[in-house]
Amino acid sequence: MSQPISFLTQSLEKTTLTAVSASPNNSYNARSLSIPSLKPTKTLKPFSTGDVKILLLENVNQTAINIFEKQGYQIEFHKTSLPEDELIEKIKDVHAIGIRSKTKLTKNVLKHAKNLVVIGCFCIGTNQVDLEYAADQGVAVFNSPFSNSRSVAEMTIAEIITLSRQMGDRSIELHQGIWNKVSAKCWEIRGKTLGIIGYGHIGSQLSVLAEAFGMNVLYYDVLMIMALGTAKQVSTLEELLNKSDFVSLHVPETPDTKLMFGTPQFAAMKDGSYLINNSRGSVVEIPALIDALKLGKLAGAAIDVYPQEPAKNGPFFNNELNSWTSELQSLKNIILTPHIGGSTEEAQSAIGIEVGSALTSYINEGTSTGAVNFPEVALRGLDLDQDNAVRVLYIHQNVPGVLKTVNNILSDHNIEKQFSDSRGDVAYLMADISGVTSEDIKSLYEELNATQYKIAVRLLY
Ligand SMILES: NC(=O)C1=CN([C@@H]2O[C@H](COP(=O)(O)OP(=O)(O)OC[C@H]3O[C@@H](n4cnc5c(N)ncnc54)[C@H](O)[C@@H]3O)[C@@H](O)[C@H]2O)C=CC1
Ligand SMILES: O=C(O)CCC(=O)C(=O)O
Repeated sequence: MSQPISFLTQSLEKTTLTAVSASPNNSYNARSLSIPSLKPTKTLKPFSTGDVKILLLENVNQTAINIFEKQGYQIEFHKTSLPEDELIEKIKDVHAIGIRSKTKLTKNVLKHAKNLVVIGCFCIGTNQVDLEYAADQGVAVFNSPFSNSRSVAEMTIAEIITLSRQMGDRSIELHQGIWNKVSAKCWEIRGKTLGIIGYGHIGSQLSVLAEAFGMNVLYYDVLMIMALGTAKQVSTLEELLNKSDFVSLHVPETPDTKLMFGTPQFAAMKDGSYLINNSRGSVVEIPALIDALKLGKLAGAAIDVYPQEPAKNGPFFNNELNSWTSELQSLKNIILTPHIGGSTEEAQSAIGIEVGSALTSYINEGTSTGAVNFPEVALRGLDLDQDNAVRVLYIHQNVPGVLKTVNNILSDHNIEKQFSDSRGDVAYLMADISGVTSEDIKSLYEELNATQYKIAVRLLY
């Protein structure tokens, strides 16, 4: 197990971040996700003692660590994901957790996370988190929707050319001393057709790059999406498969995309075409891919994601992990990469800033703009001269009558501004109230905490 790089030895007393937030210091200059204001606004402070503890797994980028360090948060950092039992022990204690694609935050793990306020997925995909359960527990989840899209699109272009020219095989041969100069079945990509499945951030970026290389682009998506350049949306997956020389998958993991690519889809592809999967390992049925390659139906494939992936770097890509591994490794013209589509310095640095800022803004100000599982709520900051003002963050079940109860509790104070929104069964109220003494804060918290449909309460001042 790797050691924490920064674990401040401040008081580790059990904190009540469900009730309070730690104080952001004045250095908080990262991109603010709150409602912008030209006036300087008040820095919110905690109601009681206790420091924000954040657990960062999977080598989250230094840019995020810098943001959290500036806030004085207690950071525990690990380069890898953790085995489930260790994760459960650690998550019990923390207010925030930062992960990438490997750490599974299931209900079984999250039910132990009694202090958890927020989860940061330092990646695009959020399928590794039980989003609904997290929301029901009042835990907001943030991700980075597009900071690594360009990196994935560029890697896909590289793979299209590498497959088309069989460069992977030539390189392996030459590493073994074998000179094998061939042009048979090696092609330019100019004039070939690329079929993109999922025309979102990555798919559309890939479309632009592919056209710059002289490719024709078709795409299939469950939504009607505006074509970029001269790309054309097709109305069925079958049409895309029938017409494409290269097929590239860029869909999220959902119940609909699970194993969406199997024997019938390979059969519908052109003879001698290529498949690229840089989306999720659950999308393609690998035994069917192996058959299609063995039969010569496909001329090659590139795979970056797998149903089971190792938790850390090392010699773990074997049949114990996925039973067909050695068969896949034995095939010609297949590029196997270890889930590195988004692994560039540029992407990781940008993701660190984006998700780090979103978590900080949620912890310090309650702003949930951009949350993937949660009502999106934000208020402009409190004025600098607003003494005795408190920000109330109240997460509750979305049932009638709650706001009446809460506003009754707040009614002895002036409500300067408030905003409430709901998403599914969960609602979130943010209110700035004034004329609050330090004695009032405790009773306000206790009264709000005792309300029937409360999920979580925090008071910032
Ligand atoms: N290999 C890697 O390192 C990386 C992998 N990814 C994966 O790529 C996926 C896509 O990323 P983005 O383009 O940013 O997502 P996005 O959400 O911007 O786009 C996904 C597109 O897929 C479409 N879609 C959903 N279900 C579909 C279906 N059944 N058939 C056809 N289209 C469908 C959506 O309508 C949407 O337009 C992510 O969810 C993630 O799992 C993302 C980043 C890095
Ligand atoms: O870089 C990572 O750890 C995950 C990349 C990815 O798959 C994503 O962003 O969804």
